[in-house]
Amino acid sequence: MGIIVNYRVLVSDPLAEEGLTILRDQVEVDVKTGLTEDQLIAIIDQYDALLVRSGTQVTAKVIEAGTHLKFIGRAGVGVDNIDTDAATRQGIIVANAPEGNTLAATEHTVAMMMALARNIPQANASVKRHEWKRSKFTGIEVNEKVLGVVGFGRIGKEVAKRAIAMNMRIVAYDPFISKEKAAEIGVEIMTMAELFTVADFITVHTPLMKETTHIINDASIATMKDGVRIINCARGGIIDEQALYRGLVSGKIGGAALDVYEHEPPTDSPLIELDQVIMTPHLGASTVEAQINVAISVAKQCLSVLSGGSARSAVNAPMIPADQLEFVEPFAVLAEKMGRLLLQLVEGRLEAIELVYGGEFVERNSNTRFITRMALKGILDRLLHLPVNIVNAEFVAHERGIVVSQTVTRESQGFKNLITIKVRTDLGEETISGSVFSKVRSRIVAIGGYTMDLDPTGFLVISRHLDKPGVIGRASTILGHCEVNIAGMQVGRIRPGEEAIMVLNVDSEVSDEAMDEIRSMPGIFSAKFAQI
Ligand SMILES: NC(=O)C1=CN([C@@H]2O[C@H](COP(=O)(O)OP(=O)(O)OC[C@H]3O[C@@H](n4cnc5c(N)ncnc54)[C@H](O)[C@@H]3O)[C@@H](O)[C@H]2O)C=CC1
Ligand SMILES: O=C(O)C(=O)COP(=O)(O)O
Repeated sequence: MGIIVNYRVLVSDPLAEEGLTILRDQVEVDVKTGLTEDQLIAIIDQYDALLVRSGTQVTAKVIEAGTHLKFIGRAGVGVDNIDTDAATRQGIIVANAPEGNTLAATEHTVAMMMALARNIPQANASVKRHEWKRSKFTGIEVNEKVLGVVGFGRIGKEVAKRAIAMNMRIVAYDPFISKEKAAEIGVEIMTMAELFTVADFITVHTPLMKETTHIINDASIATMKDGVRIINCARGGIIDEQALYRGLVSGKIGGAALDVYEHEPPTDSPLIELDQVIMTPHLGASTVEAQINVAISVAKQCLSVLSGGSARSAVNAPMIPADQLEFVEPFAVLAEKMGRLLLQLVEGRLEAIELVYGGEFVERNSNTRFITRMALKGILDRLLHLPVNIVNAEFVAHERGIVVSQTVTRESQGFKNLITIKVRTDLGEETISGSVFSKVRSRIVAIGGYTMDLDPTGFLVISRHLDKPGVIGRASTILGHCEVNIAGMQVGRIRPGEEAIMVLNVDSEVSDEAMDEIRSMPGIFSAKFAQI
């Protein structure tokens, strides 16, 4: 395959060779690991994409310095080391590789649980010190014990399945999982407070966010069973490490197995000194298989974005399920064109943009949010001196105080589908409706309430005038004098003799002078030149 323009990709954490090979086939790749924030800031503007694991802190400062960045890829799940808000603001797609390391993290969690139950790391270290202390390392069986799983997502569920095979009873807490779904694999959903009181082992598998920060703390530990064993192979910060330390020292907590820490590496953590704590250096995803999976996933997504496509696992852009893509795409193209035209028809400061999706959108349950973002892109792209795309379109509108709303309705005025976009400014409003008839035939079917059948491409002259003889002819004559060829004409009126609309498809740009001449004609209320 050939090179995609002259794109350059920076890989700032170790990435499996299989991913690098895919990238090197089409773009220039630099692998530079262990950079400080300042070092990264100094070079990031040379790159179009940045690929990381958990080792690189992609801060707002790094993102702001990355003026050419189009894509930030996370070869793994957690994006808590990436300032996604800053990336969104800048229109940079952030994507992760959510499935590739699920089983690696699952197996590590199960290994940690077994190591905790049987004191394997401590016993191993003892034997290597030439000791033979069998009774000191007597463990417990996991058979018939209760495992509490907090966060029943990809990893939580796989851990549960394996623990069920070891005859454990599984209870789980996850506000976004139904009791029925969990029951299908024999797991009981309960509140987190209940879970803490019944579990012999607790394992956390949530992302780190405000709601999950320090969910294991002094107060929750006090409610747990004496001797409870706690595992964290998700994110440092879900457990309050100070509280964990206190619980371990007091004997309330029987042991802890940690793969992740509030600060990595946890060099200054007092937990290091405790025998009953097992620690691994963030190894959950570190298997040969997982690293190949995640590297290939981000490499492919990176190339897709750089060549103008989308990212399969974007975390800051709406994703269209593959089975809806074919349906949604022509609407997205039409909506962007309608947006572009609308902006050229209105005067004043944008206040509100209203989208109404009529007809088959109701049944198709289609991704209208994606279409809305494309309409916003069409409206805002030319207005602002910054790139607007499906990542930041809503954000940019919101930041500028433009109220965006969208509704889906059955009503579609006889069309199979109908998108209507109304733009309101401080000086007035304009409405355009469009419809997709087939994959290759989309039309603007109304402007400002006047029906038409307009091919939304090329150059247009749109005027509002008094419906009386001679007006259209004189406008055409002015264009003819300027060597502008008229390729198509649409006229519409509500009542004879009153205001009417004329839309001309023309073959070339119309000069400001010619437009001024048309505007000054008697009977013309307004005339605009637009390019879609
Ligand atoms: N140690 C390591 O190397 C690895 C760590 N991870 C971490 O493991 C965690 C889980 O990863 P996945 O299972 O792939 O993610 P996931 O997104 O499939 O699952 C997370 C689950 O947490 C649930 N959740 C969200 N808010 C919650 C709350 N307030 N209380 C309880 N549950 C809540 C979600 O509903 C979801 O089901 C992530 O933090 C990820 O970064 C993942 C892979 C490797
Ligand atoms: O995927 C995740 O969330 C992980 O924590 C894995 O981190 P890593 O890619 O090994 O630095």
